[in-house]
Amino acid sequence: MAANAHSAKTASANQPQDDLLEEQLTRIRLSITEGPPYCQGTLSLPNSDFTLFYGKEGNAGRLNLSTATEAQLQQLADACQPATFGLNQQDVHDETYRKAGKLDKTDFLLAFDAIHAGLIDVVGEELVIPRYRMEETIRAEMYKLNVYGPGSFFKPHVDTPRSELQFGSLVIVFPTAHEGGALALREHEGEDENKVTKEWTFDSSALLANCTEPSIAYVAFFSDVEHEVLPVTSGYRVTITYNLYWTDRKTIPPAVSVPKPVPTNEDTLRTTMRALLDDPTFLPDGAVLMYGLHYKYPLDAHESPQNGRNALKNLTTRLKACDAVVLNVAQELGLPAKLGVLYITAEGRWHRSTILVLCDRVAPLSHMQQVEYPLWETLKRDYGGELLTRPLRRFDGKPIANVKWISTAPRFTRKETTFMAYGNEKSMETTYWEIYLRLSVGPAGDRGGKPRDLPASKEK
Ligand SMILES: O=C(O)CCC(=O)C(=O)O
Ligand SMILES: [Fe+2]
Repeated sequence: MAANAHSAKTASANQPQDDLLEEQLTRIRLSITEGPPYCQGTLSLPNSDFTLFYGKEGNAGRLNLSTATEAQLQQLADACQPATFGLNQQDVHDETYRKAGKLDKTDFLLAFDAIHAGLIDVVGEELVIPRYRMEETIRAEMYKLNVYGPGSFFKPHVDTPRSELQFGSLVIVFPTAHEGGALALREHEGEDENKVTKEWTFDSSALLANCTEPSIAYVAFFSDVEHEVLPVTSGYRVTITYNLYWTDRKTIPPAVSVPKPVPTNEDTLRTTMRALLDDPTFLPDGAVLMYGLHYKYPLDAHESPQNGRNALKNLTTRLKACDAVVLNVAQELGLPAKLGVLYITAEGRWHRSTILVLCDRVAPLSHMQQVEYPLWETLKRDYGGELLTRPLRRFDGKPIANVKWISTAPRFTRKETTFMAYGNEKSMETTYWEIYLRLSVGPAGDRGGKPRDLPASKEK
């Protein structure tokens, strides 16, 4: 593995220790429970909640979304504009990628309200946002009404984050007669021949067909998860989408302290980590443990150095699900923890040597006019970069962190993924990055202390 290349020479002599360490790191990895990145369900509502007013001034319509006839839905579809999506920072209308109608929120008024219906609280709990994050309440912002008529679909994409505070999307599907139009959610892990895809389906028409009372179906998912609306084969699938944000902490009154439940997955990881930290054979000299966050997080690439650093620090209060669990457990066990943006650069002839640099903020590389070679020097000098691997020729004499990877070490052959090109909106000002949690583990007997071979300056 690239990250361990510099220790390859001694690999055979240390085989038993290497095997033990690999087994110990696997134990941590397996204790991190990655739940599904979404939640779904149905909610029955009073008849009056289904009333929708829509249209432009002087040409408005009204219907009830639980009893609407096909002719009424056709009228609603006709009042829509073609839905666009974001591609390489442009708003694009391309019916081979997205075929659907949309109404902006200035052009409709709906009686149903996700917040008053209690749906936002349910979503907060069901998406397994750990208990200690719930003090930060969720803000739901209605985004658009969409009509997917016969033959409509939206190919795989990842929603464009509207700000660093956005973490998810909520889709409400109304009980208008339709078939098809299921939402597929996918997570891809590994690359090339090792790629594994997990898939989940939110089949709103099947869910609604099972309801005896007039109901809506809902799905909420972390917005960095790839999703696709499969073709609607008949009828009209009418939806409202919401963007889900963390509210800015400063606006929240101090939380009343009440005992909160502890999820089992957090207990499992805590027990595993505590046992390993007590075990003198586990990293006897200490080390830096790197955990690649399971989810992606939007960060603005054009911040000033101070704001950029703060953005990364503030992100620690907004981690999703298992990522928050790992940070929380590390902090409880007294391990210094911080987030960094990982850059994988290459140098040497044929780019044979991979250099991993952990920066304290996003480096807006794609916007730089000129990047000084080698890139790792720029990252180190201007973006708080910490070298995690040794450059081939130049080396300033300081030791390099003894780095172990809880998640698989990153490789250079990263292909462009869907999230970089396709979004649901054109804006790419705030976009997703590879973020790692850097945990510092001190030597046996002093786990909160400094690993033996680390320069003091890194352990602040
Ligand atoms: O309608 C859905 O289920 C999802 C729509 C969607 O992905 C979007 O509007 O970005
Ligand atoms: Fe989407």
